[in-house]
Amino acid sequence: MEAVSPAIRPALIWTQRTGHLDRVRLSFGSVTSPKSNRKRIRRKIELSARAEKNVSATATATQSIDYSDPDWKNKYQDEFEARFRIPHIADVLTDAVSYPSTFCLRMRTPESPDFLESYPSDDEWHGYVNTNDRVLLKVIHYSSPTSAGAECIDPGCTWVEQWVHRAGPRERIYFKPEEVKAAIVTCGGLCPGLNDVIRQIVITLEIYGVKKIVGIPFGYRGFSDRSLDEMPLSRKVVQNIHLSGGSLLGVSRGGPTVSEIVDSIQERGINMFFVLGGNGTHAGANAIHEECCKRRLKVAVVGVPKTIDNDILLMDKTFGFDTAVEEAQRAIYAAYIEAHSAYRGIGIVKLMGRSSGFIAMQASLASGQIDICLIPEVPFKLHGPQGVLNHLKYLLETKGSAVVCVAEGAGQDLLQKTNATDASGNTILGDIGVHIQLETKKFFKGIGFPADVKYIDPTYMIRACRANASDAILSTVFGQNAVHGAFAGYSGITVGLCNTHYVYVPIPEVIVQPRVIDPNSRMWHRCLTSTRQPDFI
Ligand SMILES: Nc1ncnc2c1ncn2[C@@H]1O[C@H](COP(=O)(O)OP(=O)(O)OP(=O)(O)O)[C@@H](O)[C@H]1O
Ligand SMILES: O=P(O)(O)OC[C@H]1O[C@](O)(CO)[C@@H](O)[C@@H]1O
Ligand SMILES: [Mg+2]
Repeated sequence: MEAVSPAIRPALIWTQRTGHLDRVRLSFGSVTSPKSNRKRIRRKIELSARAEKNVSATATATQSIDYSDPDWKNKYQDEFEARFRIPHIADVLTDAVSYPSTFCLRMRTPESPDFLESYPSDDEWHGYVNTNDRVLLKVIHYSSPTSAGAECIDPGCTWVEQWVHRAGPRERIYFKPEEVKAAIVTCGGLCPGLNDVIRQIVITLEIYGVKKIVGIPFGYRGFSDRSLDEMPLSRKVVQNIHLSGGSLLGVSRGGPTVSEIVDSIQERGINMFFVLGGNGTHAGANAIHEECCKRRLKVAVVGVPKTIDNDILLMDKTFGFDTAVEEAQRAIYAAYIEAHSAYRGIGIVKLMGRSSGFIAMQASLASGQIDICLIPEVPFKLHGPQGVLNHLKYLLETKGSAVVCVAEGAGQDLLQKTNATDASGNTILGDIGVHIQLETKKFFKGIGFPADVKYIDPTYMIRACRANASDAILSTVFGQNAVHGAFAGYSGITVGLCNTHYVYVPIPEVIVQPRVIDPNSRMWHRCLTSTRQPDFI
């Protein structure tokens, strides 16, 4: 328990806006404040939350919970349950029929007569996931909102259960394999593991008995560019694709409208659609799912979250991230050797992470060679007594060399805004790595203190890598679960890893905004403990 009495402590109220928790500092008379006061506070939270951009309707609804209602916890849990209900094709196509699954754990050869003539229905076959199985999302019971990284729903940090749906093969399926035409697309930037996911989707579809599987080339663009043919896929085609990085299908940003994509899906007769990509791709996938519902099409749209930056809400980890952290070690090591071997050497490494500093933080922790880690979530100054440059001078004086790791989205307030966007509408960031390099050189020259500055940007070398073992496993399981989800009839969902378990979640819940590092979290504190860097503000 905290030593400070809640009666006199300014309470920290956590507003669950978007899956990431935001702190609102409010002075309570006491945590058990009078009803009117609590109402005023609640209203304040609602208003501040609604004023924020990107607040989802569902998240906003959470704000309206009345904590003075003795039943608020049950209501919150019910609301959470409703939010995380996974959409199903039977929601719209009420006459959708289910069949016993053709996926079985006891393997048989595809030519087996009972597979061809009828669907297996052996009661002895177990290993299916019950449709009502759930995974608990949060497992720490914080006893105080001031506990490091605390995620509390109410001022008292009441234990509230938040359940999401367990992924895996269901006993009944909503598609006959011989009637399926499955398509796979990879969008956005490259990421280690894409080929592993493609491969596993194809292999799992074939196990269900699907024969028509195609790849859409170069992201969503492949739906509109008539010069691009869909690529027939089979186990034979994908057998070895995971041995190299990149995407067999190619990737792109931008492309046709949602309505054009759905027209093309209809024309091609696609009824299972696997979409591999980040936030943007998932926003597209959800819009495609909604358009299919509007047109009453029996199409299962299932996402697989691909983001090397690891910035998808609720997910423990997305594939490619581990590989990126591992590969970043080589750049950091080179920067360290250069800096250490030079007279007053400074090594600067820029790593990916446009909104979140997960790669920079984890790579810094893993290497143990970083003196300064800079991430988008934590503002910093370069100049002045508290600035990064002054600390670099101190490091050169005391230990002779220094290594800086900076995430690409860090310190954007220090750079001139370009107002430029890429084909998908993402803001093109200023180059913070180059900026720090130039400012560092200028600073040391200005004070007549020689320093040898070396700058490394390994971005595309990292992104093009083949997945490491841990990402290969993650990609493989995601690929399998995506197929199980589609056959079970879910649509508008994505697969993921939450609290070490594999899950299905409705897409809107994970794309409201990028997942970011909580500067009050234990992990960021651990990173600071490792680098021993001060605040640069
Ligand atoms: N809100 C949206 N609605 C429909 N489609 C979208 C939306 N946002 C992005 N897209 C489409 O999704 C595709 C990928 O988007 P984007 O380039 O932002 O990559 P991403 O999926 O976020 O991956 P990465 O992590 O590599 O940035 C593009 O073809 C883009 O046109
Ligand atoms: O150069 P591209 O392909 O636009 O991609 C750059 C972006 O892609 C990412 O690697 C995510 O895929 C970001 O970290 C980076 O901002
Ligand atoms: Mg994106």
